[in-house]
Amino acid sequence: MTAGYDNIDVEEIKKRGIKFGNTPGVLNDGVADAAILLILAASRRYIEGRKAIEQSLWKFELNAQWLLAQDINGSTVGIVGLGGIGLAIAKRLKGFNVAKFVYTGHREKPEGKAFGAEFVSFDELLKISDFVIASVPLTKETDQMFNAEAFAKMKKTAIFVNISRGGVVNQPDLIAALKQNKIFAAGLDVMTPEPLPSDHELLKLPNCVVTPHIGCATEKTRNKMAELAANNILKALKGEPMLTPVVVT
Ligand SMILES: O=C(O)C(=O)CO
Repeated sequence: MTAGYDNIDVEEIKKRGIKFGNTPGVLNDGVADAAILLILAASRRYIEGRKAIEQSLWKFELNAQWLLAQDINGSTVGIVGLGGIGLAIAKRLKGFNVAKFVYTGHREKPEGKAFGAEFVSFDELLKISDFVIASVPLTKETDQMFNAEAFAKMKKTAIFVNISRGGVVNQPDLIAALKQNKIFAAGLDVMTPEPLPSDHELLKLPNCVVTPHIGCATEKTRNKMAELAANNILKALKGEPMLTPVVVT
């Protein structure tokens, strides 16, 4: 019952002749909704605002610059990995009047073109995007692709959102970028390690919103994932091809 299977030893599964299916697709909407939560909370400085109220520091009448946020409307959104989840996020953001969508990955995609998103290099995406959204699977290629070098290329006002896997980020580099205000904020549903220790540095950053890997944790989504997993098992037991196979034996 998972879309990403970076935690599964696929080679060993193949060696042992085990049939293995995952549950992609059915979680796209749930995860995209969670991405919107992070995008809004990080760009509107939710953590700082909440803390300010708790600490009686609500002071907007004193300073018109206080808690100024970054706009989604008119922005450029960069999606790293325009799969089903990336596209579902882009579709939602269209309703926020984003000015331009760009994406990067292995190759230009017809669905990207149909959506009106421009295919660019990773470097170009980092340079021009106001929102950088990671929705790539964790592979050898994407491992820690968001590192100090990448954060240095991003705008100082950029918001980084990770809805894929903690491993695509070099976390100490992200923490440094957030502390030094090299980027504006981050929203993370995934991190390293999971579960995150309660005293972790990420939780102390005013410009970082963290959710506990709840991307697909909605009633509808989990039911759809369970149904797909069960149907895969039934198919496999009958000796038929799984609906969403990863390892076919
Ligand atoms: O199924 C997965 O891969 C997830 O991470 C859901 O959030």
